[in-house]
Amino acid sequence: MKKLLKNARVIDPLQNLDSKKDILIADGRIADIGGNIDISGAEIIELSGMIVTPGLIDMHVHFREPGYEYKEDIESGSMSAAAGGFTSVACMPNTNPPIDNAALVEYVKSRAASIGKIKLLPIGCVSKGQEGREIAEIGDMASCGAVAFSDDGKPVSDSSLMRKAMVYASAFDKIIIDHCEDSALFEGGQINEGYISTLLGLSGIPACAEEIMVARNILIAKEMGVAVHIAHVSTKGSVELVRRAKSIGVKVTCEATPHHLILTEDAAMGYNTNAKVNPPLRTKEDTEALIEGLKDGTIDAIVTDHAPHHIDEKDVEFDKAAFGIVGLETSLGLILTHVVEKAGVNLSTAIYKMTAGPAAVLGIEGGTLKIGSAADITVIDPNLEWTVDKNKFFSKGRNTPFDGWKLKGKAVMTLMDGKITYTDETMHNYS
Ligand SMILES: NC(=O)N[C@@H](CC(=O)O)C(=O)O
Ligand SMILES: [Zn+2]
Ligand SMILES: [Zn+2]
Repeated sequence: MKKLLKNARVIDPLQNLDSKKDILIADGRIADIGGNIDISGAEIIELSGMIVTPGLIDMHVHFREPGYEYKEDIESGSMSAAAGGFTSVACMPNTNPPIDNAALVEYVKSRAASIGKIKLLPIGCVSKGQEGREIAEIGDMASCGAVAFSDDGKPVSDSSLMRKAMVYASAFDKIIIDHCEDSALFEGGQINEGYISTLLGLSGIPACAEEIMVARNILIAKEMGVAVHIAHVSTKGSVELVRRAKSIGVKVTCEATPHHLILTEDAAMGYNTNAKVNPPLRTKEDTEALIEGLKDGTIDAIVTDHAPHHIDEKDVEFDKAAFGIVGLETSLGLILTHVVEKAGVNLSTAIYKMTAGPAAVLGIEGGTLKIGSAADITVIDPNLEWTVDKNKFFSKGRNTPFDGWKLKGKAVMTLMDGKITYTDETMHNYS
């Protein structure tokens, strides 16, 4: 059955498009896009007042399957993603066992395919068992569909292993994504090292714990002429390092999360474990530098680093609580309200960082509504005012510091390959 999306404001940064258009979907693909498409026999979805964008892509999530299904599984994660407007997510391999071989890559892919709500792009481990000693079977995993490699949750501390992995992955046109953290400087840290950590008597994580590893990765990428991607940048210094490296042609890319763009270390006041995340929330100077990095192109992608945990892992003393924030169902609303409206990032730029930006970093298809592309589409109601209610999440995780926040703008319909994977209650006419 053909579908005709009528009268939406269509934003497709890759085509430099921002105007009222109709979109015709046939056989799961974009069949036509134009001023006023008239065709008989298509299901018409009237979208006046709505924004239509390419399906959102999140290149950094944790779905916890296999091994930690009590935190999240591929089904609950997929539903959460679709509800947040996402059509593709790249899943980190810090599961149990870690995704360090082709069979496990196949497993998560087939689980997601059987659920059919999301395109799951598996990220394989850099090192066997994420132990940081021996390089994992990167080639095998790449040929089975791993889109990138990372030991996320942990850094790749051994610089020689990192250098080998970056060069090896480049032979398959794949990148290494590094969680940048100097283990000795991080040691026992709980929140950003600064005023609040002193006030709360919590062990601090200095900015240089991140920046040293960002610099190291840039130096390796430069020397070997290969690419590297920096996960969740949180400091002004990291943004500056990446900006300078890009300006001299180093193949470095990076990403930032809504929580690092919007919140500061103050969120941990009152020992709020829902604001405990790694890397930690930093200072106003850092959030401003991250916003600047989005505006000037230093930051390539907005990611959630969706990191669900069980209530029992958060409802404990601060230093015993797990690091992580769930993000799939709040990301778009937070970005529209606080990064576009408040901080003045251009809407099309923000959409780019959530679609074509990450697609370019990973070298995958998607992130555009060009004719012939898969009909992965997000419908946004830019005027819908709503309140974050963690108890309504599709995710099993409730660990958000944004509960109760009032936001404006929300994904109200998500389509993957032309099939509706999510409809908001405000769009009950469609299913
Ligand atoms: N970000 C986090 O605080 N936690 C992540 C790990 C990670 O992204 O490093 C997790 O897996 O829980
Ligand atoms: Zn990480
Ligand atoms: Zn992560």
